[in-house]
Amino acid sequence: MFDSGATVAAALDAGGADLSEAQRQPNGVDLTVGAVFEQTEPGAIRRDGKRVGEREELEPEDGAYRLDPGTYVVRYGEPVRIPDERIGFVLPRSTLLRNSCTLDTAVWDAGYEGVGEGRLDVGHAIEIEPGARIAQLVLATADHDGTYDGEYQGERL
Ligand SMILES: O=c1ccn([C@H]2C[C@H](O)[C@@H](COP(=O)(O)OP(=O)(O)OP(=O)(O)O)O2)c(=O)[nH]1
Repeated sequence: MFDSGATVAAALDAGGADLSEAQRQPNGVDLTVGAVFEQTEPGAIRRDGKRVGEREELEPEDGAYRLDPGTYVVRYGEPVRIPDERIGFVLPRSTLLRNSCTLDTAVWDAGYEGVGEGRLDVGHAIEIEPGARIAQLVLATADHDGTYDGEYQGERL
């Protein structure tokens, strides 16, 4: 069972997000673009750990990120808080898909709090304004064992 948009908005409001009316959707909450990065150094996934590679933050030009085809990292503009008994999924706005671009996202664990990131895949040049809505967070009821306690907990709060 998925929560209504109002319930998702209440969870984000409780976590300190400052949501506009436009972000409140029937089935979830739209997330905006907080920052865009280009990775410059390799990261690592090891059996006993991980490292996120170095990246450079892009600067908007004339008020927008003007992105050529390629792979970027997007940081969302809102702190997200996943309540207990929930799992979160972030999906791209369909307009992104209609413009040959997408987001790749992972599971948002119960108990996670922070300003998260995802992979922005640009298949055709696009301009994206900072603060523009790019994705939608939905929450579904889920059983879980414990809550998120990894190194991204509390990131950028
Ligand atoms: O697309 C996503 C998906 C999740 N998260 C946040 C919420 C999630 O709870 C946290 C950790 O995600 P995950 O467990 O997939 O990361 P990991 O690489 O396995 O790290 P850890 O070892 O800390 O679990 O990152 C994002 O920022 N972006």
